[in-house]
Amino acid sequence: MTPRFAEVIMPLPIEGTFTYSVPEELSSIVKIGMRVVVTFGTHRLYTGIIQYLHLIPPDTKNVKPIFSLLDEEAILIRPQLDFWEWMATYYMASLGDVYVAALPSGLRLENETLIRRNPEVDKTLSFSSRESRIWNAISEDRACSIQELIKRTESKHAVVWIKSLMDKKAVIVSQTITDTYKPRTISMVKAAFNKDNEQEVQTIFERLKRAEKQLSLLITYLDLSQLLSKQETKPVSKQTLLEKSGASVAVLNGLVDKKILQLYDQPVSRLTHEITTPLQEAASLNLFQTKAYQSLLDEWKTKQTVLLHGVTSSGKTEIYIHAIQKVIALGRQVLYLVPEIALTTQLTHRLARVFGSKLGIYHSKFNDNERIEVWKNLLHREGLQIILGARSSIFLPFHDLGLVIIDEEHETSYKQQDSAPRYHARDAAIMLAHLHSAKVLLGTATPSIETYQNALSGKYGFVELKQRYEGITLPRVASVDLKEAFRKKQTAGHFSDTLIEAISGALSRREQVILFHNRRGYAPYVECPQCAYVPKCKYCDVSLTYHKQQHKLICHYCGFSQPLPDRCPSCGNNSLKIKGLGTEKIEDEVSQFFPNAKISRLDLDVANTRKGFERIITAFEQHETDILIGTQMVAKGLDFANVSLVGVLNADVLFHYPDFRAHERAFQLLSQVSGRSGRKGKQGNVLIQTMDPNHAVLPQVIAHDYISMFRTQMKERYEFCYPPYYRLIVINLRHKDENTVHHASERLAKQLRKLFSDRVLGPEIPPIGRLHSWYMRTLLLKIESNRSSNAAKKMLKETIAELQAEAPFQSVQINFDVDPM
Ligand SMILES: Nc1ncnc2c1ncn2[C@@H]1O[C@H](COP(=O)(O)OP(=O)(O)OP(=O)(O)O)[C@@H](O)[C@H]1O
Ligand SMILES: [Zn+2]
Repeated sequence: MTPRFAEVIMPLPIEGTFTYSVPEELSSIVKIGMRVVVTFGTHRLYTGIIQYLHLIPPDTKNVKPIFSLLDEEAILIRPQLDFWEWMATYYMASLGDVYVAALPSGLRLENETLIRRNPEVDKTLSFSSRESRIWNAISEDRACSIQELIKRTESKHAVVWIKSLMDKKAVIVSQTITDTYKPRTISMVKAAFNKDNEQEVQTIFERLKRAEKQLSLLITYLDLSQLLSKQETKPVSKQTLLEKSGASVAVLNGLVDKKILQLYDQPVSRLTHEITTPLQEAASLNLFQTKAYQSLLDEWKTKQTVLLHGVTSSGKTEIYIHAIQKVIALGRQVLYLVPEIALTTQLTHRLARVFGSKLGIYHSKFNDNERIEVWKNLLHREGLQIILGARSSIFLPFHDLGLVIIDEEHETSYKQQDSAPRYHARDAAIMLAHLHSAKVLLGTATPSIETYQNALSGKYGFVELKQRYEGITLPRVASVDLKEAFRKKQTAGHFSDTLIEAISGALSRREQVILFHNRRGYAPYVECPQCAYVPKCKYCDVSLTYHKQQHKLICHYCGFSQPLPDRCPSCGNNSLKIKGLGTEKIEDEVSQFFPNAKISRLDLDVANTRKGFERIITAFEQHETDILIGTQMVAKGLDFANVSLVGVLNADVLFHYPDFRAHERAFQLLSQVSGRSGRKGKQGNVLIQTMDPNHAVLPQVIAHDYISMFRTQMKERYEFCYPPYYRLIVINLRHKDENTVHHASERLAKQLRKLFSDRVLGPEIPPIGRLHSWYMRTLLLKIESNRSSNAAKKMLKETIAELQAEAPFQSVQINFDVDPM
């Protein structure tokens, strides 16, 4: 079939795909999954993606043609496009939203499409004056972006004339992967003389007689390269040569100038993580692990998805490794998801030891080039078989997934919160596995309520592992009553004497300590002691957080920052008081109490780069630091051998979270952070400071009693109509004018109640009622789990379309959060 039309996905938050005609000259090469340049709206150019090709003319008369193809081959494959469609439908987002979330930005340079002169342009062509203006604006030797051309010609309609130049084949539109993607190279050294010509070699040595340093460098080179021996010549990098010879760059350049040595660039892959040691066998499993592994394989015979509920440090990772080996031996692929980038550091080492270059890493702290390299490798099946990554790796071009591992499946950071599609990577990955007929392994010590329920009901397979690997008892957990400690004056700063003593004890035995507090910055807010004024963000309804190092007040929602004012802006009082507690302040206090201890901090502020994480984690691993202070980043999955004490500074922050999951999350977080203690050698200790020692979750954490937490929670969820009994959909409305959003939300609630009656809650002003200068309202829709949510979603969309057909509400922005966390 010669396709005549293409359905194109645009990188825009608009429903559906758009039909373009396929020009004749492209019809034989165009393929599904290729990127194309198309115009949309008033002459803007975009990079679209072909979802499918067909012969059916659309209803509209003027179908626009595809301008050009950006790829010689598809960059997306069928399972991905199916996955996109599922995601858009389920999470009530547009295909364009999914497209934007899925592709590394290097592959979607909308409006940065590059134009260059065609070097083979027909010299006899004549241009109109407008075309000439564009032509002249394009640099002779360099491609330039459409934005640049619009600026240079000062013409908004530049695109039209670019198009006519394209028709005349005077310019080329390009944006292939290789255009934006630059391979990494290293500088290599080779001989510039003929090694087989003895005479020539002789002369060179003569010439260098008085250039001692150059001679010695040349000899080092000959040695490293084995050039004059009978063996095969080895490649020598510039860096190695300089290191081994101790010579300076100037000496090397001298030899290059004399045309004795020569430099050249060699492309190298960014994917090879340094594998210094030879590959090792996977660790053999102990008795309990072997049993668990066997039941895992058994469960997979009948179930797609299996929950592995194994206590902290039971060796779940080792079981994953065995499962991975089995799958890759069949030639299939594995996706290993972790909730937090911090976790990839340790895991990369553990996995690379066994899997070497079959392992690829993928997450948002990798730059675009590195991500594109992983993408291409998978697309062309160039050798990667296992991807370890954060949530965005579900979008990679897998050809044949055999297994998806979701580590710490309970983690809420699997949920994409900020922008559409608001997907849950665990749930989406289960769907992805389904499309590939792959098995799924959900691993955790503290399952989410939903997952545990699915395991109990038989929807998922279920495997338990109750012993720590070395048979060490789970840590002793105790709570410390802060209120009482303050009353009895048994505190220093934010530390109870009990915690301080425990820390000194651990340090004196040369053991390490983790201190956990779920708030970064120095102090959550500052307040005027005279008038109680609290500085707030200009754009959001939140108080600003004080960061001491930068001496600034920062909004954790939009990043707005301002210097700490000298006096109260409201009453003029000449000091503002710092209130509450953040990780930075804890670090301050700890270093006062333990001046000899080496302390480091792991939170978003210090660890916002890949190297940042690695440095801090490795230093702690190697016991270069004694005390690690951190937010929830330290709570999950990290494996340190020498930690004997975990201190929780203030558990109340977790208890008073305004959310139906607060209790579940507090249990998970406290159990997880406790699990970092006493993993090797002997039983560890955990101290949890709280103002509320009678909180119901504490006895459950202390007794490591997951089941009782699960039971109390299920009862509450049932009573108050929450998941897993009900599915939730949050409808967010926002507008720059508060009145408009208020009326729109009231109106929508009324319409929806006609359809869903009391399953609709709200409208409400969310806890942060204004964000980035937008006023917000939310509605909540609860649907019984045993009912079709598809039908409900459809009705919901129709109702909203009706609302937005009314003039005053057209500009209200509405989005959805399906299964909010
Ligand atoms: N079979 C084994 N052979 C050798 N070492 C093992 C084995 N099983 C576990 N270990 C070691 O025990 C420690 C804990 O194992 P692992 O990190 O896999 O536990 P986990 O269950 O994933 O813990 P968490 O839930 O806390 O992340 C690790 O240092 C691991 O190397
Ligand atoms: Zn803000």
